[in-house]
Amino acid sequence: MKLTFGNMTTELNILNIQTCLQNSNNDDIELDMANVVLDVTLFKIALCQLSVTSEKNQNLARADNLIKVAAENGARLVVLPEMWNCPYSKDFFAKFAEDFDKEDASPTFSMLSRAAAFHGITIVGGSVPEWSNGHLYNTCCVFGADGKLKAKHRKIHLFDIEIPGEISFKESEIFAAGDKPTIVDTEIGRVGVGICHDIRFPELAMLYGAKGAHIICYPGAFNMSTGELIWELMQRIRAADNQLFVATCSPSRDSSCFYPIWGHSTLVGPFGGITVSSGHEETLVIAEIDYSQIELQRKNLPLEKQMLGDIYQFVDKHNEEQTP
Ligand SMILES: NC(=O)CCC(=O)C(=O)O
Repeated sequence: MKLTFGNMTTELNILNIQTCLQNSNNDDIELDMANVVLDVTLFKIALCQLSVTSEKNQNLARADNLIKVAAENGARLVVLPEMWNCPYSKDFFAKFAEDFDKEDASPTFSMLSRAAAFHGITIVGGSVPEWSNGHLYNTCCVFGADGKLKAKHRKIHLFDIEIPGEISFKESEIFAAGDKPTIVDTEIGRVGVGICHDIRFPELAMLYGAKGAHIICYPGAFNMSTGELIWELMQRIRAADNQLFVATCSPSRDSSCFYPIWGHSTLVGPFGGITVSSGHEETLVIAEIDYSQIELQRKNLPLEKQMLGDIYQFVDKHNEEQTP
């Protein structure tokens, strides 16, 4: 296992999150603005590109250890991959699923919560199969630095693909789809969450951008057929269009399994440039995020002001439905 480092500096900037979020409209999503103080605009993020086995305990131990190494290397935000406690296979999803409402009976939930509190870091907990009310979801839990669950994102766009002779996979045959965007205030800023195939839908990223997200995290497990062509491209365009950071985290590749994974966990900055990206092997990627880059990019190129709402309009359906 190796460590991959992006550019590093050590300066710390202080900013009150309330000033930079004044203009965002969050009626539909419960964000407790009163209690959020963003005390860093410069911090380290860690992307844990884990190798996943068919032994759940082994996967949990590996993740626990990589989170520890990340924290010891100064990471304040740790992101895990899509399906990191369970092989990405229909044969395993139901068997490995846990019910997060029964926290004590959920080893995955307990480990992430304990690790976040112990190290005092924010964890975007990748995704794992979740049982809830008789349905199976592909779910990402976000934990705050106090170890408390801050948000739960259920994959909205299930991955159904059929490329004859290449790949056939239908998540919708086993998972139920989530029905909500997820944007959450954490110690390291406002985070939008999507899971893998969710990245293909620009409207979700636009929604997060419009609601003041600093960063969108996409745990993902792209495949070999589409990964090379589109994975990096989509991360860069989501970041550049919305002028924010995009972080992705994938499991590492096991070429012998039914669904070999593309890998390439990446951090992209608000200019659309890649800060750091991994290969496909197991690795811990550590890089620095500097939110002043968001401000700079928006000042230099004020896309929001240049947008022509009378010619085309972005409709926030979720907000409309929630507004009485
Ligand atoms: N796990 C996924 O959602 C994979 C998405 C993917 O590979 C794609 O091409 O989209």
